[in-house]
Amino acid sequence: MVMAAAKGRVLPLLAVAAALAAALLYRAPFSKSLGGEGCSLLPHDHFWIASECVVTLGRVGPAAVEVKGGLINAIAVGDYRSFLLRRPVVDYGDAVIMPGLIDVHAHLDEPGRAEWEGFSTGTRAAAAGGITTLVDMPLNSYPSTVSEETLKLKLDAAKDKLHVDVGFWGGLVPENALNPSALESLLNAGVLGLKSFMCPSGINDFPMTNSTHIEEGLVTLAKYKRPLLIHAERIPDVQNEDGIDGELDPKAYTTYLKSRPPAWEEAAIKDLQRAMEDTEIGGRSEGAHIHIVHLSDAKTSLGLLKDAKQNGARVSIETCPHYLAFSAEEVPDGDTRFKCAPPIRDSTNRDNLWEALLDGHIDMLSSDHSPSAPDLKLMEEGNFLRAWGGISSLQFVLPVTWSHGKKYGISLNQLASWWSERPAMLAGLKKKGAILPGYRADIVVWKPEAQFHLDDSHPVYHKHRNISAYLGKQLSGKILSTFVGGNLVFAEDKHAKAACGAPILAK
Ligand SMILES: NC(=O)NC(NC(N)=O)C(=O)[O-]
Ligand SMILES: [Zn+2]
Ligand SMILES: [Zn+2]
Repeated sequence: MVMAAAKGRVLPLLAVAAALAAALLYRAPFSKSLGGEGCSLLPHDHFWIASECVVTLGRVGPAAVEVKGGLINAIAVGDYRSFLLRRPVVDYGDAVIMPGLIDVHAHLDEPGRAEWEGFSTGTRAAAAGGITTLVDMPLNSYPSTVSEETLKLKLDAAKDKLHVDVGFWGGLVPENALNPSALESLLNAGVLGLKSFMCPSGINDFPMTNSTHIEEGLVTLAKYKRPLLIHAERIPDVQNEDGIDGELDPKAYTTYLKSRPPAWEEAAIKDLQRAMEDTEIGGRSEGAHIHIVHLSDAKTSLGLLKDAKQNGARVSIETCPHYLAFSAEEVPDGDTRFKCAPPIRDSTNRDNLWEALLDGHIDMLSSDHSPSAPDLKLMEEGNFLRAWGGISSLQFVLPVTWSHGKKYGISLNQLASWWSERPAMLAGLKKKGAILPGYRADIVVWKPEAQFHLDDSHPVYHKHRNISAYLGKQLSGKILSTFVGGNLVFAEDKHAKAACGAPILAK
């Protein structure tokens, strides 16, 4: 028997059972069956994948991973070649085999704004980018996911469209924040946690919360041990000289920067002081967890969060590839593809974000993929103050993180921690985020040194390619194969026919 492999060398079934001793074997306790017809580009539900560079068990090196019934069944580390002689294997040579990425912050905008993105396009882009699980934000779809009923609408809209696994955050908004039974019904319906904004979200049916809403919401979340994700920007009560003067040119990026200074992030985090203390041992919402999304200010805001962590608050921090890849100095005036909130700041700030990530003060990465219909980006007019804020990046986050992280000396283990292990912990995904026996076989195979130019001919699966700030960039890190639950969902620039990703609901 020979395996019809998508990529990489195919080993024939021959020879002796050899060298078992050279490979250490870890076995899983159970297995589960695969999805249906057309779910995988590989016609097997029991196979091995192997390479010289597998990120597993806290190390990087030669290993083979046995996938059976959608799960990782066993891992053979060491000299896998002789061990695998009798087994069907896709040998990826020197490519990296890593846990699939878990993107805890993506806006898929369906139902209601499918012209912005959508479950089908968004999850195809995710699969092409090595993301095997994403968690959808409760806003930008219509209606927003703020109740059991609106979560049901999400699930209906997602049916048969998911190419990767998708969980859902619910919204903490003034309407439900002070009403524990409303929050409990949303949490009982299966959202993985809640998300709130401390400034206007730009979406009418997703109003901002104040610190009282947040403190009260956390008490309910504590019972469920699920996190509250917070967009931490707040318009300070008194705008200082950083505030924007009406005469400034709206096409200049510096104008946008001045309109949303680091003081907004600082003001929000100061406002969260009591909420953060409440999460400490013995606090009013002990067991709850505050997660600060898309941190941009690597100075005072980061300092305040570090202090809170040190004092025992249950707080985690995410930043996004665009804050690590770009700097304000290089954003062209009028190029609203780069508009996001909080803004991309200067290059010193970018370096400080990298340092905080490398030192472990920033815990993880997410895309904050937040597209819109292209006309809302006002690309011709180039008005930074009026354009929709949000970066389109879902498909590119792994090569972007790698291409820019290389000069800061990042390791594959760090990548796996920021993009898989820590996000899995945040979202409460117990058997995801690592290549370990018994875990769901969610895996990305990629070539770190393979360079590509993101030009017009490069396949992009986002709904709208032209609004992405990464177009035209040279990147390294090409995704070869993406497995979700043992299904080969993407390989050689092709997707599996059927969309067999699973919706994830908390129990
Ligand atoms: N309504 C949004 O999608 N907002 C998003 N916009 C950004 N980040 O520019 C966000 O996550 O805050
Ligand atoms: Zn946000
Ligand atoms: Zn967002």
